[in-house]
Amino acid sequence: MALGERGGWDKSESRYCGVETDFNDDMPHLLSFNLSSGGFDFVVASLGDLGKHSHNLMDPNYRPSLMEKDIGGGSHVLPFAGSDLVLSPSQWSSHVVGKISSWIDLDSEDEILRTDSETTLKQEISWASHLSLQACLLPSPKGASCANYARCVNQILQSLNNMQLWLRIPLVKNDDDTTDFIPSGDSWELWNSFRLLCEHHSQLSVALDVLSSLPSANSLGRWLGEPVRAAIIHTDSFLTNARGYPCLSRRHQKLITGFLNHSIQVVISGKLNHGVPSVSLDSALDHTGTNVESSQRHSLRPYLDYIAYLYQRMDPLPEQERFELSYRDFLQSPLQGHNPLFHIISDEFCTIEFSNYYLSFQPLMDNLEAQTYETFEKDSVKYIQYQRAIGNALVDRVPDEEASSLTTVLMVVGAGRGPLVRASLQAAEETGRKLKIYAVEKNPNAVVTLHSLVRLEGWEKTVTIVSCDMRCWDAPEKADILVSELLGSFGDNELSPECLDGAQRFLKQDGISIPSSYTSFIQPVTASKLHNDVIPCLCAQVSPLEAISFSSKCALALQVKSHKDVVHFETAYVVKVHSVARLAPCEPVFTFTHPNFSTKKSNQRYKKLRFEIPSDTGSAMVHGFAGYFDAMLYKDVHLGIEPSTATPNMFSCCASSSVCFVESYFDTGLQIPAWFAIFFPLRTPVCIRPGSPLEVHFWRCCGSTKVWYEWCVASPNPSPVHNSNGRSYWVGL
Ligand SMILES: C[S@@+](CC[C@H](N)C(=O)[O-])C[C@H]1O[C@@H](n2cnc3c(N)ncnc32)[C@H](O)[C@@H]1O
Repeated sequence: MALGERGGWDKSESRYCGVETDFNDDMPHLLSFNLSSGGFDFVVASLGDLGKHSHNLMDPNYRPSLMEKDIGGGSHVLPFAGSDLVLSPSQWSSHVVGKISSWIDLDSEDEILRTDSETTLKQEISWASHLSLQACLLPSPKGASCANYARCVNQILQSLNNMQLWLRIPLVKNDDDTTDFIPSGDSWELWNSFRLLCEHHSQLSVALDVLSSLPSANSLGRWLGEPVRAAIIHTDSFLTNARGYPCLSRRHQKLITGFLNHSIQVVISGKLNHGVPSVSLDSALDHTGTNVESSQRHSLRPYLDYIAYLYQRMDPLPEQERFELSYRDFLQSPLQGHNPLFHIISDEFCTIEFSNYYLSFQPLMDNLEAQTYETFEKDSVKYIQYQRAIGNALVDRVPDEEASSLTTVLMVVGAGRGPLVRASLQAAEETGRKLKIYAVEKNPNAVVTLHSLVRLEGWEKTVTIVSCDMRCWDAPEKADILVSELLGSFGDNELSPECLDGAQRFLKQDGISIPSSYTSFIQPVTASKLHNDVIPCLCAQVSPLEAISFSSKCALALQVKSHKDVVHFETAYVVKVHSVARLAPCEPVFTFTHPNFSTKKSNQRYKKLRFEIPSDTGSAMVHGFAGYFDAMLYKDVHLGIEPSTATPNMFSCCASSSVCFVESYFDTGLQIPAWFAIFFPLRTPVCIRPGSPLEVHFWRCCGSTKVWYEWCVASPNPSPVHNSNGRSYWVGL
């Protein structure tokens, strides 16, 4: 039962808890005992450390080299005593993670051990694939040198089915205590070497062994951007509460709730260390035969109960976050051209990823659809901020004594279906100022709705609708206030500067632009999921069994080529970043100020940035940059998504439920939420170390028909300049 459903809870996201089991040669009993009696959702069961009488898995004393001697060599008979029939396909696939023999050492000096290890690894993975297991747990490398192990895993990955390989890595970072196993004292380095050798393969992920002592918070934070699938918590990492039951330290609690918040499954490992009543597997089996009594308690049940308690104690997600769940880490590509693709990938236990369409989204060249306007209009916080800014500007512009005689000319440029017109009228009413409004909009479809709104509200005397591109409108008079909202996630990336340059012709010399300025920001991030998902993905949480019903579609999906090509790595994506590690504070990139009547102005920009990671983080991988904006609307009224100053509760997307949204998404196409971050990927991720800053360069380039960004890393290792001449990603003028 999912953690959130225990005790009558119904959390919208499913989290599961597994148990690492000892050897048992009776798989049906092992499963029944741990699932029915123990209450666990899955077992992490040895594929190799099983006894002589194994029904279904392998003999632990088996070594390929001994076997060959016994039977005269040359035989390729696998050492299985049983069959795959002992469990149903859905039981194998939903409830068993295979544990590869822990004795294997593919980098041993001993050649026989090395070759036996390779043979065993390949046989066990092959058996696990045959059983359609969703994942296999690979033992930790035995030493820092793991090239041969990684080579074999990489070979396996080349032709693996959907199965994930979880490399077991102890969660250790101790600068003063280096070992042969981890010479740097930092187990992240071990993981990093291994995944680099395997070329960041998307089916290679991490299972972290959580021990009793934990590294610093910064160092732990790195893992949230890595593909961590499981956290294996050892029973000796638990403390004992006053009633003798297991509990975790505050730091461990924070870590585990952080993992649960990032869809990382928990696995309990070890023996009962606390004096609570229990029953052993053997006694349960003795009493009940094949049917284990659910009333009897599994020895590790108190640990599971504690994890379920931690999960249920987590604050429920705010409504807005719940709406945005299905957008988490879902890359939305603003590529040119329609290229519908459908692609489903089965992730391990509870995530199915629906990859959807490449949709053209050219904010200036194309016209937005009704649904997109509706999305904008749900963001009440945005309009409240605009109303405040407009109100303040009106009061500054018109003194109280002239309020009833002076009419302010206000132009909403890019009026859409009219919400900023409404905000302006409300600001005028609130401040007692008189207004004359021009609503300028280039989308003829939105203009239809504008006309109907004006009629419906009886605004005919105050509001004039102009169906025109603001860059070429010949205005009958000049404006006191120019109101616009042409901002993208990176501020200027929807060409607000170019549009407002055109519109300021009809702003008085002392006129006010709302917004008055905006700035983009970036920060380096570890984001292995985003880096792997170069085509748009939409994640939906489903149960293990639902996951299985998708398996045929998954097979189909695998035929769809992953678009890890230059074009896709030179594109910036709108994304609700979630499973990322933010490695350093944001730095400002480009600022635009309006109006700008200078004759020498240019919208080209160039910025060199330096980022330092905190010294206790350890080394980290930079997969790209998360980008944000902050806009000054008027004086101190601002609007933005830069994390340290973000406007609270800005509504990014709308849907009455995530499931509902998935459907509407497929039916009607992409709604790009206005205020998610933007992600600039790096073609090749860059490893950074404390004390060695990351030097990054960003350019905003302007041509006669398009605007684009170029970016690169100059240090510690130069990357290519991405998106040269806007060859992959640009916004049309
Ligand atoms: C981000 S939407 C905002 C719409 C509306 N103000 C709102 O808050 O819902 C930007 C609007 O500006 C319009 N727009 C963009 N560039 C324009 C231009 N050069 N001239 C006129 N309208 C433009 C678009 O068609 C779109 O309706």
